[in-house]
Amino acid sequence: MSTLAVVAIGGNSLIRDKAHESVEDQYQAVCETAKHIVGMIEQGYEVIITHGNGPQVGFILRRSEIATDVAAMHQVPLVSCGADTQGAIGYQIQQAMDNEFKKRGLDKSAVTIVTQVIVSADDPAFQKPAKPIGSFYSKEQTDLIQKANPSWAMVEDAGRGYRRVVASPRPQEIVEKDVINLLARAGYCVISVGGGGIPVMRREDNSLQGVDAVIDKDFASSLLASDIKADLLIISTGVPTVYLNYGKPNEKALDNVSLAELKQYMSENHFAPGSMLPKVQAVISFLENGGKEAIITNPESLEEAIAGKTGTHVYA
Ligand SMILES: Nc1ncnc2c1ncn2[C@@H]1O[C@H](COP(=O)(O)OP(=O)(O)O)[C@@H](O)[C@H]1O
Ligand SMILES: NC(=O)OP(=O)(O)O
Repeated sequence: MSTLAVVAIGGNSLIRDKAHESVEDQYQAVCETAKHIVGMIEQGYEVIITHGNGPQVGFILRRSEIATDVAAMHQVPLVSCGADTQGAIGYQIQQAMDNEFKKRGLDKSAVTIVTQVIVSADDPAFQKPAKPIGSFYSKEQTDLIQKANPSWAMVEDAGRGYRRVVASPRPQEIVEKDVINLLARAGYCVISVGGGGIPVMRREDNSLQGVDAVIDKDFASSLLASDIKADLLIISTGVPTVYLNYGKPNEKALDNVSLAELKQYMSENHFAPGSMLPKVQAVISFLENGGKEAIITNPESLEEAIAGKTGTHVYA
């Protein structure tokens, strides 16, 4: 029986740097990532791909705000910006995967599922925006932006600059989880839970209603992996491994760690909120809910990581 892996691709990992933020540049990064995921599939893995949207959802929101200012166009609600990213990024991943399958003569196909994720109206995250989205700004730019947009909440993001933050409630239930599981078990490469899923709330009559927020895709990917009893959760991001003392002279890469060790390092504040911390929390949650192994690495290291040669491996 093949191993079922949920591979969560970071939104930032699809944008190499400030000079490569265009849709075409992102497609190149998607194609590069797709090659490595197909490499995993060639080694016998079934893969469900999830993806982030932090930079992309912020770009769409900003474009909409500017269009509202200069052309009196209606603003796109944040929930719709998130839904847009599922289509745009899902399309790129689906096409890149299918092209790569054809190139290698594999009889496989990819399919993207628009995914809604239920959140709670009482989630305290609605009162405390914490999810970084969009571009990175210098301190000087941030001071000017805050003057022009006093309602924006902004934070410093893991030593990379300042970013706008929005509410990020915890995912409670993935509405389309059964169909995702069904298609994955039938051999399709399913792309789902894009941008952490489109945040929705359940009304009293059981109908669904969208809500303005951005769910953390690592938490949503972990929930999906637990729900469908995936064998492996892989978080593919901008670094080959997780580090202790990240960015300091005594930085140390983590290769194999136990769940208990990871929790200890987390309590010692080794992982930055808004970037590495949610990934570590997502891994802990997966392993505490029946998962056996999780890996954090970057796209180019995926094949080496599943062979145990790199990446941070965490075991229950
Ligand atoms: N302890 C740590 N070890 C490794 N990377 C860290 C650590 N703390 C913060 N980071 C930063 O977190 C980034 C991953 O978070 P982020 O870019 O937000 O994720 P995503 O790829 O999901 O968009 C890394 O590229 C790195 O810059
Ligand atoms: N939605 C989300 O978590 O996106 P990133 O992974 O890009 O931050």
